[in-house]
Amino acid sequence: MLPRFILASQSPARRRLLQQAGIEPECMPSQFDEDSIQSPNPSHLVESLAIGKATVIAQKLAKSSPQSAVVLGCDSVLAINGEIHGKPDSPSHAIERWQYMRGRVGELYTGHALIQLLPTGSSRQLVRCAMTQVHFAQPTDRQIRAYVASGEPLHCAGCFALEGKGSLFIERLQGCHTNVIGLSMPLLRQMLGEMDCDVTAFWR
Ligand SMILES: Nc1nc2c(ncn2[C@@H]2O[C@H](COP(=O)(O)OP(=O)(O)OP(=O)(O)O)[C@@H](O)[C@H]2O)c(=O)[nH]1
Repeated sequence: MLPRFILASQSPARRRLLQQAGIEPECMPSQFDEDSIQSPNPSHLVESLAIGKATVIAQKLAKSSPQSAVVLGCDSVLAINGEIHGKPDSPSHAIERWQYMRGRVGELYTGHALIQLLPTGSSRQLVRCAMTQVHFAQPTDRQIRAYVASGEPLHCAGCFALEGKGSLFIERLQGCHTNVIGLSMPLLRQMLGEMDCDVTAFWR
């Protein structure tokens, strides 16, 4: 019997990363109020938001019959020159963000929270953060306007989609690339291992 893998996220990018790695998650967006947690420390912020999202779903599941399942919550932000950014508020905000980011180096933080529900009704949890340095290219204002007009950056914490048109404007990364997209796959493997779960157990 395959253990259930619950993704407490609406992110299509996170779901795609799991599916491409052979894990078919049950997606249960948490609707967690991300404005309810503020912190000047990006790793603390994303870890707190990630566990907040996972806990909402784990508590819902715990009310039903005991089962074995893992619940994964994530949150990503971009920190650049001491400022923390989530998804852009508007196209004009995205243009401003890119005019500031170009030529600079940012840090993309993703918090990962895993809650393991056991058939005995007990649970255990792990929270980890991964950071990837992002070296931005120097697109022209016209290129920035065209990229924002494509709509792609509007749903992304870093204001770009690494695997999309945004790849044209990222010079290089230092660290895990899937972490930038929203979920560090090697960190997920390590966290499952710490919970005595072999990630291959989720392969159909
Ligand atoms: N496709 C893509 N999405 C990215 C990239 N970088 C960040 N994102 C997305 O930006 C979003 C960051 O916002 P979050 O608040 O962490 O997550 P969310 O989209 O609100 O979804 P929830 O997990 O339900 O809160 C996530 O959906 C990430 O997958 C990228 O390079 N590519």
